[in-house]
Amino acid sequence: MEALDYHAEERRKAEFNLDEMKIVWAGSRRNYELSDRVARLVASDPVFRKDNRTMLTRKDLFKDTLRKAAHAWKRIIDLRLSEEEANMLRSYVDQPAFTDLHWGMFIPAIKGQGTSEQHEKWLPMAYKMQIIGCYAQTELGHGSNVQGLETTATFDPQTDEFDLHSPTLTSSKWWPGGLGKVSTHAVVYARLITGGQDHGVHGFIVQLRGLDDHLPLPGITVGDIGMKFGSGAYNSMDNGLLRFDHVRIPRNQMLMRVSQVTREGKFVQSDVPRQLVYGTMVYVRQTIVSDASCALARAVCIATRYSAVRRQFGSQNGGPEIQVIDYKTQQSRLFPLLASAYAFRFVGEWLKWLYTDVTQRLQANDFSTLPEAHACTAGLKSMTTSVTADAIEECRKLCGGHGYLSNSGLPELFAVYIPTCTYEGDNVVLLLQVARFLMKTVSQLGSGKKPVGTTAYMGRAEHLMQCRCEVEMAQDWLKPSTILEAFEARAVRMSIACAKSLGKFSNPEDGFAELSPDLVEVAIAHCQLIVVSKFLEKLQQDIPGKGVKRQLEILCNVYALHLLHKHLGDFVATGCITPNQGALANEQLRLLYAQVRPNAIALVDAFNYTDHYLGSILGCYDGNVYQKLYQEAWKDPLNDTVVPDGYLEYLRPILKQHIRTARL
Ligand SMILES: CCCCC/C=C/C(=O)SCCNC(=O)CCNC(=O)[C@H](O)C(C)(C)COP(=O)(O)OP(=O)(O)OC[C@H]1O[C@@H](n2cnc3c(N)ncnc32)[C@H](O)[C@@H]1OP(=O)(O)O
Ligand SMILES: Cc1cc2nc3c(=O)[nH]c(=O)nc-3n(C[C@H](O)[C@H](O)[C@H](O)COP(=O)(O)OP(=O)(O)OC[C@H]3O[C@@H](n4cnc5c(N)ncnc54)[C@H](O)[C@@H]3O)c2cc1C
Repeated sequence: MEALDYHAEERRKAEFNLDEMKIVWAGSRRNYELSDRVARLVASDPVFRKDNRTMLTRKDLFKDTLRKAAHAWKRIIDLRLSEEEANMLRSYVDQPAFTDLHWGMFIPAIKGQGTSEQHEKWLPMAYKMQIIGCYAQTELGHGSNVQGLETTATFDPQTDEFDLHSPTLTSSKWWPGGLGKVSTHAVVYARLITGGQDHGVHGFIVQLRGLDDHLPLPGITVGDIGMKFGSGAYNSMDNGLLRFDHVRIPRNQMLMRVSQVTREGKFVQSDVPRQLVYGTMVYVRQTIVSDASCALARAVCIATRYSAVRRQFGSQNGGPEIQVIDYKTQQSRLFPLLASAYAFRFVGEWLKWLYTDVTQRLQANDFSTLPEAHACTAGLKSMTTSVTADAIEECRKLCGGHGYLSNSGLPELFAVYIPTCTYEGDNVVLLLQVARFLMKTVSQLGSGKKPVGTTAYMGRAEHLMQCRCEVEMAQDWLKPSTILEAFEARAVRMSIACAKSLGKFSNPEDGFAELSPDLVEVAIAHCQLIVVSKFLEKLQQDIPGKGVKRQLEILCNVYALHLLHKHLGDFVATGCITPNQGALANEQLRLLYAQVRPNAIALVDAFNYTDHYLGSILGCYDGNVYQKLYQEAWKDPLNDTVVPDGYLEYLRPILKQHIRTARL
């Protein structure tokens, strides 16, 4: 018997080749096949079940995380999975764990900042997980301001060692994931002191726990920092605290690619820019952009599928009510998020390319594209995570009351996701970095230095400052060059206006601080332009499959025009478009929503998420929502007994008292 599919009719409406769209989403046929195989492997393995984890106590949740990590490692070894497949497997397990930091930060820090001798010594042990590491940078009193870290690493030429010390309470390391209970080692960021001189913050490999008994080594105090936001969620991670009481490590455990300390204690700064000490953060910020598209796609998939099942109002002659997805307000809230998921996917692909390119250049001692890579990773990390965090909450609201149930998957997704707006750099702090980069670019415009890469449009500032948008009818907004020019003109005009305002301050730093809210807006306008332009570039590629390119064009237009509608004030105030052209953009947007509607379910099917990974009754593939919600309710421990525990002690006396007073 064929399985029931409540979305069958919706799926029949699709106007494009779903299999080809799945390949576009995955990036290539190979990626699609790999990820599909690994996702199914995880979904079919009972150890990776996750439907009960919000009910677990912190200790049980943590133990469950250790069990899953150990099982994942066994599967990786037994099946001889490649590094790429292993990463996929860990992400489909979908439970934050110490392994995220070991593979995602500890190893990249050693690779990026270590010398070849250090690679040879540490990486083989780390790859085999004979040692497990974390990234210990943030302190109780210092996170965003890395240069303000207090932990010291003082070189002792007599013993050829560094003495690591936490001089104050605020210097205690605080937050590193995997540190609390698991890591045997850490890359610790500390102020390097030689001969009484402070050389700023550098990375050091430090052993924290014994490899036989897992006990903290002498001089080390280490533990977990406590429960975090939400039930389940990020509480599977042992974010930790760490203090050093004059802990000694050999000199060769300072990561020495960027700077070195000689046997005599001489500090040597190589030609490599000191910012490479921040290189691991650049790497992780780049991965966070792709992850944003995944998290957003998950939330949108749940809200779209549920919106097609849910019906409210409008029943004619006892017929069915209207599917809520047919309400224009539902579409105007949901479809821009669907379009954003695709937009972030493509900008994530591009950012990965940019990162690979800058890494190759760095290896050849070409540091010219580092500022651009920093600005792009910082800005896009900030922009995509802020949008995604808000979007998950919007998707919860799009699912009405049932969205608030834990088994909708949305509360936990939200709780796990929101710290991305803070970790790897607070989003506002990162946008201010982008703004600095933009102001510097504007200040160099007259110098003959041609802006390149994502700021190349500033080289056309003269034209963009005075160009006029030629839109006369709604459909004129479908022209890629019209959209691109409007976004470029808005970004350049906002940048130059801010630069002019900055020029009025005698002290530039005072000006930057005073105008920082405006500068953040400038950075956002620039980042939105990048996303729009990369989506348009994607559409220049050969995209096979019936109707696939057409759907992507529609989504690209939805993405751009919804931003234009949302930030109409910027576009009109800078004179890039007239209020009437703004109204025409909105008119076109409504027409586009109508084109997305029949394809909505297939567009979320293209994400190819298993029900296991989605973890949502509202988003399940077959759409059999009500029966599943009903069955699930009975599994709640409160329903184990008909009369609740506590009835005799607390409820009955009140009820009896009520009867007595009623009799009086
Ligand atoms: C696996 C996933 C799980 C993730 C779990 C979470 C992990 C974490 O959260 S780890 C900790 C992350 N911490 C942060 O992200 C801290 C954020 N703060 C910073 O990155 C920095 O403190 C700063 C960039 C905000 C400021 O650094 P500072 O040294 O004070 O620099 P200036 O603002 O004075 O800039 C000087 C110069 O350097 C350029 N620059 C800054 N960062 C980078 C970089 N990463 N790469 C390249 N260049 C960088 C900056 O643009 C300035 O350039 P110029 O203007 O040309 O001088
Ligand atoms: C779940 C989670 C996991 C983490 N994992 C790790 C880890 O593995 N390793 C690690 O080392 N760290 C980790 N961190 C720490 C994280 O990197 C920091 O919390 C983050 O960098 C933000 O720094 P902060 O906490 O000091 O925020 P603060 O800088 O104190 O931010 C507080 C407020 O001040 C504002 N602010 C700060 N500076 C400025 C400024 N210059 N201009 C304008 N506004 C400003 C911010 O916008 C924010 O609103 C983790 C954090 C979390 C939440």
